[in-house]
Amino acid sequence: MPQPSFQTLTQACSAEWRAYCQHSFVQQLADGSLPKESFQHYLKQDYLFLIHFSRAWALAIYKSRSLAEMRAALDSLKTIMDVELGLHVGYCQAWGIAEDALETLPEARATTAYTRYVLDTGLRGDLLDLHVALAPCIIGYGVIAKWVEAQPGFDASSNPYASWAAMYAGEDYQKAMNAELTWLDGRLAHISDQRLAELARIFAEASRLEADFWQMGLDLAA
Ligand SMILES: Cc1ncc(C[n+]2csc(CCO)c2C)c(N)n1
Repeated sequence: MPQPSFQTLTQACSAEWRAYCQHSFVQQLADGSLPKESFQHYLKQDYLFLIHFSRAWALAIYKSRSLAEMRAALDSLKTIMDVELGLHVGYCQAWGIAEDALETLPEARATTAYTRYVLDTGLRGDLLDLHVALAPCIIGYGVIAKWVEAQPGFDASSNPYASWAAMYAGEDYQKAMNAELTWLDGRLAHISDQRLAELARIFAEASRLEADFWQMGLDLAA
């Protein structure tokens, strides 16, 4: 058998991975038919998601076994808190969502489920468990944005969600995603079959919870 890699995880969980990456939210986003209210609901919950995502990177510092790993996790934490959260607030404003509405937002169940699953997986496991729980988020969005832009029904000049896809399909994000892929491939290369099975379960569960996050947007679910 070849060495396990990130691709081994997507192959082991191909149904969950595809259900997430090609969810009807994503398909409607690609052809521009996604209701604006669904996208706004998603954006609001994504603000809460990003806060817990920051906590997950803080946990990654704690779970690190070397200074180099601690510094890498700190860099990710600082990027999310100092850059991405601010950009998200600005993006929400452009979609008519005021900052004070974000601060008093009730957390939807799908947001709670996904973010706490990631944090619990990191708490009970090691740094690799935590990264695998975060992989559908970090790698999935890069894959999804490229998929969206490649759809025959996608028209960047008229699609209201084109800027969302451009952000994750752009060079900066694709570079960050590839760095995470390289990190994961390095860690996965030498693990046992039993460890691979454990990690595949985590990857499948996190992908399923990401798909539920899209569904929450479509359903405007609380
Ligand atoms: C539900 C949900 N899942 C994934 C992302 C994507 N994402 C969140 S933070 C970040 C940067 C990684 O360093 C990326 C790609 C999202 N926004 N919302």
